[in-house]
Amino acid sequence: MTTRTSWADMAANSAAENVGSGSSSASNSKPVYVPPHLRNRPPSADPPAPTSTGPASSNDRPGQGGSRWAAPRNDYGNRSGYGGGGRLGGWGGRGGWDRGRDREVNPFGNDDADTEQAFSEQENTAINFDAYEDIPVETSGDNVPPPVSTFAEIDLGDALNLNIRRCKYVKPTPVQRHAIPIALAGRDLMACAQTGSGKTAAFCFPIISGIMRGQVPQKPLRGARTVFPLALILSPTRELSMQIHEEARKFSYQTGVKVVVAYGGAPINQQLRDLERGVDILVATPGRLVDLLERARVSLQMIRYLALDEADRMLDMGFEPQIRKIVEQMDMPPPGVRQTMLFSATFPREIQRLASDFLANYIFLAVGRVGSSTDLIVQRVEFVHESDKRSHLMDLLHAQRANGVQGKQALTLVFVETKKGADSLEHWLCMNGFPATTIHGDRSQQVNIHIFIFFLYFLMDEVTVSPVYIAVISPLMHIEREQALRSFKTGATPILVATDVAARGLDIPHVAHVVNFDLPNDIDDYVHRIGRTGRAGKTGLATAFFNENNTNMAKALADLMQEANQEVPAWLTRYAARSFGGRNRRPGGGGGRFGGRDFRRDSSYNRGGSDYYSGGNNNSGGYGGGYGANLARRFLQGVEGVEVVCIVLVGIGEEILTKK
Ligand SMILES: Nc1ncnc2c1ncn2[C@@H]1O[C@H](COP(=O)(O)OP(=O)(O)OP(=O)(O)O)[C@@H](O)[C@H]1O
Repeated sequence: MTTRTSWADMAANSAAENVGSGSSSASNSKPVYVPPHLRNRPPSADPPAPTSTGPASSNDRPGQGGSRWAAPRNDYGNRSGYGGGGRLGGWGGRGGWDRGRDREVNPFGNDDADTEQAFSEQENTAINFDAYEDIPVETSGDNVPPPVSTFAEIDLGDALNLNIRRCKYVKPTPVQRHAIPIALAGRDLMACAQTGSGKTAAFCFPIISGIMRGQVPQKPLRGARTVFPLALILSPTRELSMQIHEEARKFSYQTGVKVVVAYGGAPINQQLRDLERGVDILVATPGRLVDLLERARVSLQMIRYLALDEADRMLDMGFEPQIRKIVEQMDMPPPGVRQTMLFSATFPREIQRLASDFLANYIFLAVGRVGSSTDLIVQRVEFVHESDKRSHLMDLLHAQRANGVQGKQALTLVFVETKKGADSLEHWLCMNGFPATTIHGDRSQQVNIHIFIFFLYFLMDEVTVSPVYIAVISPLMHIEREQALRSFKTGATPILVATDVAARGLDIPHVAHVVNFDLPNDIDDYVHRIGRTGRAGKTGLATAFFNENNTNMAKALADLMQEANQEVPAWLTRYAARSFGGRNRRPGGGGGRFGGRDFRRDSSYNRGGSDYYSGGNNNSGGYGGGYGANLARRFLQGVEGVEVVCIVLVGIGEEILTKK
């Protein structure tokens, strides 16, 4: 039995299986290909009603080759399963998936019922667009398409427009106004916009719309179980991947475009099954994707759209080798053939330089200054000695309680440096009457013990026990973090103690207060952390505890606060004046942190300079000493020997077990 994979696979397989077949056959149980724009149409005898009569461009990127719309797809015109010919071209209407078996679950339903019940409805209608009105926007690059003011000006298609309305998005945010037309014109893009300003939709809409109107690509000859997604969205954490997946599912509901997510820390088998059911857009974390590629379960050969969310993080030391492997060393089409979009709220210039390897003739877009925080967030910094931090936090929480700012409508997110610190603070808060939960990078101590037990079984070659054990434990590890997040979102535990794993991208409504109990060592991490509040036009509060251990952050913090029109305490200004800038000043700065935007405008770039990297532009191994040292420091930070060993061993174990 052949298992169906992506829509593209289905097209090719269907062609092979149905040659000469002009009509749907009830007896033929094999699924037939339905192109995305037709998948939601009820069977119909209507004649084709294309929206465009122009020939389809061979490069079917949106906006290229004349017509915006792909012409009717001749390659499947004779295939069965179109409802007697159906409509070709144009956009799909409503209705379930026209696939006869795989029902599309309504993502607007009560999949997040707890949250929906816990909070009042109008999340997005309350967006304060005035807050964004005077935000400076910079674009650079050749022939930048003009921005739009409304969604109606952008022809995204009926089904997607309906989903935008279902999401209660009334008008585009500034990054959407600029980025969507650029992406729809088929251009590569490096976009920097403040936290909570709607970047997810800015890259999802053009991808979904592009796939909906694209041609059906021919499946390459590969193993029957290999799937060929058309778009790849990479993000650094599983929580963020899951969130992007949820959002993308809403945006693509009843468009016929199928979105699948794959992330590490969860059993791979379910994800393999999801992939086998078909995938147009794959949302993934890099590690799990590399695994899938090495198993030849995913091929990137047909990727037309590549989006990197939190792109600077993805190209930072932790992920860069994996990203290079995925983008440059597998079968992904090169820049210029695929369309590449990079998004983040922060984009250090040295990372911009690295990122430019992945782009072709790209447009740089900065909404607000690169790396700035939004002034919707009130930032406070308090001098708190290490030993006083807990009592100070308690004072803050008591004050919140006294002011009635607590509970489900006002969640508090507390960032600490280590996993151990997170567990211990959570325990202490609970003991003191503040229900808290925790989320951090790896497994809890408790789960580590299970992992060791598993390996004892494994080393003893208890092959019958170890797979069972991993089958039980692996989902538990995964569920633990998910449950913590859910419990926080619903307000069951209105305080979440987190490490940097929760710093980026997570969109949790009602986070009213972010406390940097331990300040991070990098100002960009601070920007992302505080960005968990003050999202989508809402205001928020961020409090940081500062002491002698954070002097290297003083200058960057004071600059950032000043730029966001925040009150900078006199003592912080004094610390800032004394500090050397340290690791928070970007190497090769030339004008300071906020001086540069598009790095191509730097004189050093135009001279072909190598002020950041000794190895030049295309050499990922060529970091200069200062940056390399910084990367090494960040890598070692948070490493807890036992856990790292465990994680590696579990990876190997799962690998061996799956191959057995
Ligand atoms: N046009 C819009 N109208 C109303 N709400 C919107 C609009 N676009 C996005 N949102 C909402 O704004 C919130 C923030 O969006 P999103 O998570 O995409 O921000 P982001 O820029 O990616 O943030 P971060 O930098 O933290 O990742 C989400 O709840 C999203 O649903």
